[in-house]
Amino acid sequence: MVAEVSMRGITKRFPGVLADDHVDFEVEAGEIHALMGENGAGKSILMSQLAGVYQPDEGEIFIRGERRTFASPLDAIDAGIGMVFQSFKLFPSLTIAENVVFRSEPRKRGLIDRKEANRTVAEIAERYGLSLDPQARVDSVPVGVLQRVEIVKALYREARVLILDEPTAVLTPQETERLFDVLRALKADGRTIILITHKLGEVMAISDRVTVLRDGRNVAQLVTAESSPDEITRHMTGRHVDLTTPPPAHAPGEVVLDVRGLTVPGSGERDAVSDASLFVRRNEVVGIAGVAGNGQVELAEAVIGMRKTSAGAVAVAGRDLSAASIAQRRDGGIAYIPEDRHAVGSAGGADAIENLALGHHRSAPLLKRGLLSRSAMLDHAKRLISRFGVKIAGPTTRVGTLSGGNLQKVVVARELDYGSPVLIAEQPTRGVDIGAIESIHRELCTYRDTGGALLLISAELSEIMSLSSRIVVMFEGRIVAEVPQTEASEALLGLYMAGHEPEERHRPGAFDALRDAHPAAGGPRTDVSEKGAAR
Ligand SMILES: Nc1ncnc2c1ncn2[C@@H]1O[C@H](COP(=O)(O)OP(=O)(O)OP(=O)(O)O)[C@@H](O)[C@H]1O
Repeated sequence: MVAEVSMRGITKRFPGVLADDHVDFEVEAGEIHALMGENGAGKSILMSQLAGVYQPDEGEIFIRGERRTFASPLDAIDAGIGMVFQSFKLFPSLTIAENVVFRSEPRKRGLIDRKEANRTVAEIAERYGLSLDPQARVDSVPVGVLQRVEIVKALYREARVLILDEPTAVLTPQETERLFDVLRALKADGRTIILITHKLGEVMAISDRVTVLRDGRNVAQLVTAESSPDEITRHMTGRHVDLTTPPPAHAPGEVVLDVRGLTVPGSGERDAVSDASLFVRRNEVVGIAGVAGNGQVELAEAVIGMRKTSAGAVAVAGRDLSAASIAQRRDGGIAYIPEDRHAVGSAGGADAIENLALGHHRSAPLLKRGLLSRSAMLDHAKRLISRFGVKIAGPTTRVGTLSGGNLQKVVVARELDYGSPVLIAEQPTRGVDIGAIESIHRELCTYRDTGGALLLISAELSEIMSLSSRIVVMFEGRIVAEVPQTEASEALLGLYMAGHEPEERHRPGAFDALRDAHPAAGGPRTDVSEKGAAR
């Protein structure tokens, strides 16, 4: 049988980086094929060559036995290859249907036939269970729908092979289930799916075969049903990975982060966050669980000062930061790993030295006699790159060229290294490989055990449950339940996340006695906005 896709001897180099090193990669028609590997292993670049975004330096591509060269994505689309990237390429002010048919619009007497466009898009969506409204504007729909738009766009252009680059990284568990139903329907229709993902559970659940890349080379091709998560992990990392986290080394101490009655106005009538109160103590991890879009991100952004609040107070170690600027809050002891590592977390055009120095640049050792020391910055960058295993050509490499997971490591490394008493971490392991999840979890536990107070927000319930001693659940902008780790299960949290009434002992505020028993050590509250922040 002729393979649907056959890539042979593919080699792609960037300055200082061998992204793909003579890779052979084969996919059969009608299969769901998972492409796995550590951050920077060369997965996205390999698929970008199949999709015509990059051209190989060496090697050949065959589609159904025929040798093809793709000078651009249009050539790949002509050959039936469609790719859905990690960041979507849509026009926000156009409707879904207008985006889908862009540049291949159906026409009637020379004019764009909108009715036909809407009809065709609705029909494709319907056939594969991709629920969407063709006439909705793209800027009005959530991210899960945007992904469906990209899939419909590829199908409209008659893609026989659909490449999805970490499609579930931005989806809720429910949306992931729906996406998988769509993928199964596409497979039943004879289409071929290539799935880049870091999630082993998903690979085991949906793929027929797995190819593993390591350091730019194809190191394993496996039949999923005959393999195991452990075997795949060993091919990826060369070792056994243990995701169990050590229990806290110390009992929690005094309250460090104290949030009371925080209310954040929303864009519509409802507040994005309504009257939220929580606290995190020294040596403690508190998790926030919730379906995406229920106020978790807004709460975190309000605590760090990125969002305006209409009521409530934020204090760190007894100092009121409610009126403080972002910089004052950072200096006042809050470090922050943002969900959006591209727009908020890093400066893509700057190198790793500068990105890792951000925020460290106002004090020694990077600041010497009022001047930034380039050699201290370099040492600092080298130390963090090595400690966190960031795969990067060198400290002077611009971080905009890093693979997704490696950029995440840069942000996590910088924020953890401040040694701030409070760390707010949003999706700290999103897009990072399994070995890096293990090391980031270890680092977070070390932070906790060396006196840190960690507020963790994650779409991965398993991550929340393994790290947090208490879990706060948000629904429609409110904190609706508080569950101790010992009583948490995915089923129970799932119910509370869907708005079910909590049991009496899980009502919000059920743990307030702990807050009162361990008041902040900072003594009477001082207002940092008037006095200026001092470390
Ligand atoms: N435009 C570019 N310029 C320079 N180097 C690049 C560029 N694009 C990618 N690279 C490098 O090529 C290597 C492979 O990157 P690729 O994006 O394929 O990794 P990946 O396996 O998809 O990783 P992740 O799981 O983190 O997304 C990385 O070391 C990356 O830094």
